[in-house]
Formats: sequence, structure tokens, C-alpha cells
Amino acid sequence: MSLAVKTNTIFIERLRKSFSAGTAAEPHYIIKDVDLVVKGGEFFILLGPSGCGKSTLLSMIAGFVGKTEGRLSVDGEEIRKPGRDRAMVFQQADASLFPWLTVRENVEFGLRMKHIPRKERRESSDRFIRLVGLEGHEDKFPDALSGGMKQRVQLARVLANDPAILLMDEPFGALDAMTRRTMQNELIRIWQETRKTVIFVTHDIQEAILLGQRVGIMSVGPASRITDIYEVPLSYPRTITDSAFNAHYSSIQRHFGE
Ligand SMILES: Nc1ncnc2c1ncn2[C@@H]1O[C@H](COP(=O)(O)OP(=O)(O)OP(=O)(O)O)[C@@H](O)[C@H]1O
Repeated sequence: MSLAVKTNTIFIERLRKSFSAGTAAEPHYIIKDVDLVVKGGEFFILLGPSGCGKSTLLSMIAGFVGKTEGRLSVDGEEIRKPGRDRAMVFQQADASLFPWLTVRENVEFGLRMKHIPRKERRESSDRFIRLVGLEGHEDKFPDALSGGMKQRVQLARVLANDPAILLMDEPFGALDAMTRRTMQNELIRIWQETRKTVIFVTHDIQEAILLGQRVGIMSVGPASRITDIYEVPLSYPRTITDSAFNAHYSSIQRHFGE
């Protein structure tokens, strides 16, 4: 066992992914030569146009999808498969919740699989249900919840498993604008409280600047890569009407030629 201190730093070098062989001379790369280091505890945004390969890159970090070439590691350990240090939060909470389990049972599911004793499970589900603001809804089934509440359950369940790295794939993309704004603010509060490493995928510039400490811009696919990284040195919570916010918005917008 390694005695090295875990920093949960994600290291990506010349990463390439092809789903098909393509021509013998050059495979058809979805992403090609992605270089990135995400530091432990950082809130990092992957921003790019539809179809450029954001979800593919996130799935590779999760260990769901294998790489074609390059290096991809956490704390120097090559990512080959999913691990307990990483967890994915999907856009469609419906698909990830068990409809026959209550909110509390859904949140405790991973802990039950790990044979955590009942009392500890209860303490943990209490904590994370409170953290995501679902007190009073513990005994409801997913069918009785709104989209935003389901997304909170998914987040509470992921957090209860205590992964160091949260991989979020447009988690608020299916929510209405008001619920989305509430969830964005709450995610920042939760991140500040838990200090997880977060990689958050979006194609929404405003969301990227509201949430991220750094924003990695992916180019149009195929053969997409991270072409630029913007620092967003604004304090939280951020306000979309601030002039500094707008200045960041404009410079990223210019990047996309909008
Ligand atoms: N399993 C797969 N087999 C073949 N091609 C795939 C597979 N998964 C993704 N792709 C292709 O990879 C490309 C990138 O898809 P991906 O979903 O990663 O993009 P994205 O940037 O997340 O898009 P969006 O913002 O629309 O969700 C697309 O052309 C897609 O068709």
C-alpha cells in the first residue's frame, strides 16, 4: 500500500479517444491530445459545444470508458476502472434513483452495499439529506418528488459515499431556470463545506462562470482538446449582474465567436 499523501489531483496527458478504428493511417479521434491537471479540492469546469466530447472525457475520468492513448491518473495511479474515490452525477436523476426505494433508502444504498452498520448509515443519511435540504422528505418515493428534489437525492447519495472527486455531467441541464439557480448556489455551498474535487461539465457560459475556479474550453469535435483555460478569481457566491462577472462572460463568449 502506498504511504503517499492523497491529494486527489487528476493528471491528464496527451489523452486520446477513438470509438472506431477509422482509416489505418489516422483513427477517428473524438478527443485528441487533451492535457489537464485538476488540483485536489478544485472546482473545475469543462465547457464546450455540443458533441465535442465533454461527457466522453468525464466518463474516462470516471473509469467507465477506456482511453485509446495517453495518460490519465489520480495521484499518479492510472485510472483503469471506476473507483470509490470518484463518483458521477448525471443529468437525468431519474435514471440513477431506485423508484422502489424511499429518499432515505436511496441515499443509504451505497452504504448498505458496503455493509455499514444501520446506526452509521442513519447518521450519514441524516447529514446529507440535511445538507441538500431534503429534511421532511425522507420517506417519500422518487415519483413524488420534483426534478430538483430528485437531483438533490442523487447528490446526497453520491456525497454519502464520500468520494474525493465529484464528476458532474450537466447535472442541472434538465431543471427549470429558477430551480437551476438554486441548485447552483447550493452546490457551491456544499462544495465549500466538503471541499471535494469537482469537474463539472456544461455548455452554458453563465453556469461556468457562476461555479468554476477555472474553466477549460474544449474545441469543436472531432479531435477535440482543451484549447484554453480561464481563471475566474471571483469570490462566492457570484452575481451574474456584477461587472466583473460580465467581463469574464464577454471574454469567454469572444472565444466562441458569439
Ligand atoms: N460509445 C460511443 N460510441 C461511438 N461514438 C460515441 C460513443 N460515445 C460518444 N460518442 C461520440 O463522441 C462524440 C462526443 O460525444 P459526447 O457525448 O462526449 O459529447 P458532449 O460534448 O458531452 O456532447 P453534449 O454536450 O451534446 O452532451 C459524439 O460524436 C458522439 O457521437
